This record gives sequence, structure tokens and C-alpha cells, in this order.
Amino acid sequence: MIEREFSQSKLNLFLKVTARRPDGYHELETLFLPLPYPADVITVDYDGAPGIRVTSSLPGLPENLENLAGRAALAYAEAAGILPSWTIHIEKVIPVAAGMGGGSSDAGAVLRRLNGHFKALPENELARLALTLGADVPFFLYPHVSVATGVGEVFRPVEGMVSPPPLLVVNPNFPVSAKWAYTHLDPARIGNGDREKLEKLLRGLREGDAAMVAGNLHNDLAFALYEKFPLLRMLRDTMKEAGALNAEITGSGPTLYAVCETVEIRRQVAQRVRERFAKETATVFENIPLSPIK
Ligand SMILES: C[C@](O)(CO)[C@H](O)COP(=O)(O)OP(=O)(O)OC[C@H]1O[C@@H](n2ccc(N)nc2=O)[C@H](O)[C@@H]1O
Ligand SMILES: Nc1ncnc2c1ncn2[C@@H]1O[C@H](COP(=O)(O)OP(=O)(O)OP(=O)(O)O)[C@@H](O)[C@H]1O
Repeated sequence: MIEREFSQSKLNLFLKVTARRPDGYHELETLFLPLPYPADVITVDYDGAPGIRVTSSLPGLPENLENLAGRAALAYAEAAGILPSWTIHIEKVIPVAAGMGGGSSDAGAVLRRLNGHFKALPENELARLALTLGADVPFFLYPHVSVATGVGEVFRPVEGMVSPPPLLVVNPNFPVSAKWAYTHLDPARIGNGDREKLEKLLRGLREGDAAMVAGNLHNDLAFALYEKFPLLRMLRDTMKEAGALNAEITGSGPTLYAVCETVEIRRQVAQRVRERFAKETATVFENIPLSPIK
């Protein structure tokens, strides 16, 4: 038997680092927006030889238990007391080490599918397991627009529908690890604040007010990235000059997203990026669905 599961990506439209914990991890307040595109597709074949195998469409991506999806499957089998005979394949579309949560999303999708299939673990146990795999994994168990605190695992759902403005995602084709981004965070930025910005951002999303969304984006991890990689400043400035209301880095980067007033402006911005940057330098994801998200 083969089952399929979608593995969405995410943007952090707001990311404030509020504290550094003794174990080196950081506490944050972040607004997660799940994106149905780009997304990976995961298939789980339950009828293979004993063991867990993970393959992917992307040459060079870690396989088997070195892949986060494989580690998720093993953690599930152990916690549920199941002898696995699973072959997992990842059709990789989400850029890797991009700040879009790709590996975390695959891991979350595997946990969701396996528990949908076996129904062996209660939700709180599944959430606990997810967190052992990475800070972003709990969000990807059931991706929904939410404000997260803790290390990203305590959720306050955003009430009602949100209507995100037209968004354009641009991935500069080089990787940045989350560890690098957190290590290079200026300690002076750590602390509470910008609450008002987050509230305005949420209001902008609920009211479908693109300018209010664009004016209240925030990412504490972005500053070091702009300083280290001038290409990111060039991409951001190009998108703004081409008509985007604003552009910012998501999560630990280096992917940027632009907030546009209309789909027509988004098209112009995408075209300008494609003209100015070779496709080897930047991948443009333009067709991000616009429908309201619950
Ligand atoms: C930047 C975000 O994507 C925002 O959603 C996440 O905070 C990163 O989550 P992630 O990639 O799942 O992170 P993990 O794989 O758990 O951790 C990778 C590294 O990032 C740093 N890290 C991660 C999450 C966090 N809240 N504080 C941290 O300091 C740690 O140095 C850790 O060693
Ligand atoms: N299924 C997977 N998909 C992507 N990367 C994976 C996967 N499994 C293991 N990895 C490894 O994990 C590292 C981080 O990749 P990932 O795409 O998850 O980063 P990211 O987009 O920055 O995630 P986040 O936003 O959660 O920090 C890469 O070096 C990659 O080799």
C-alpha cells in the first residue's frame, strides 16, 4: 500500500528573538504562514523489506536515516513500538537550507502520515516527538497560520481567515544553516519588543491590507545575513524598486519574499528579478496561491 502526503513550506513574516536559553537555543515570537507552493510530495510505501529507506528526487540530498524524514520515521516506529518496513520517497521542490522549513516539513509530513495510518500515538506524544527532531517540526505537523513562542513549538492560532497579499518568493541558490543565522545574531537584538508591529501585521493579514502587512514585517535574523551576503541586499532592493511594497528574509534565510499590492505588480517584480539575476543565481516562485487561509 502506498500513501501520499503534501509537505508545505513556510514563511516567517515576523520573527523576534526574545531570549537565549542556557542550552544555546533561542526563544522567539514568530508568525508562521504555511505556503502550499513550493511544497514537496512524500510517498510512503508500507510493503517493502524490513527497515526504513528514504530516497529523493534531488541528487545529493541525505538519504535513509540521514534524511530528517527517515529520522522522523524511525522515531515514530520506536515510540509506537512498530517494526517498520517502509520506503519513503521525497519529490523535492522546496529549496534546501533556505529558511522555508523544507526538511522540517518533510519530517512533519511523515509523522502526520504514519500516525494517520497507524493511529498509534496521541497528539501530545506526536507533538513531543516532533520537537525532538527540530524546532520547526511541531509547526509542520498541522501547518496553520499561527504565532509561535518557546523555540517555535507553543502555538497561538490566529483566529478567523487571513487574506495574505500577493507574495513572491525568491531563493538565492546557496544554502544557509539555521545554526549560522542564530550564531551571527547580534545579542543586542535579543529581547521583547515590536509587539505592536506583530499586532498590526495580524490586522493587515485579517483585513487583506497589503500595505499594513508590508509595513510591519520583521526578522531579527535578517541583519547578519544582509551584512554577510550583499546579493541579498541587491535582491531586496531590486524587488522594492520594481514595485514591491516591501521585501524581507524568511526565517534563517537566505530566501526572500516580496509583498505586492496586486498580482500584476507581482508579475512585474518577478520579471525584473529574472532579467537582473541569472536563473543559476536566484529561483523565483511566483504562483503562490492567493486564497484566504484558515
Ligand atoms: C529560523 C526558524 O526556521 C524559524 O521558524 C527556526 O527557528 C529554525 O528551526 P530548525 O531549523 O528546525 O532548527 P533546529 O534544527 O532545531 O536547530 C538548528 C540550530 O538552530 C539554532 N536554533 C534553532 C531554533 C531556535 N529556536 N533557536 C536556535 O538557536 C540552534 O543553534 C540549533 O542548533
Ligand atoms: N528531507 C530533507 N529536506 C531538506 N533538507 C534535509 C532533509 N533531510 C536532511 N536535510 C539536511 O538538513 C539541512 C537543512 O535543510 P532544510 O531545508 O531543512 O533547512 P531550512 O530550509 O533552513 O529549514 P528551517 O527553515 O527549518 O531552518 C540541509 O543541510 C540538508 O542536507
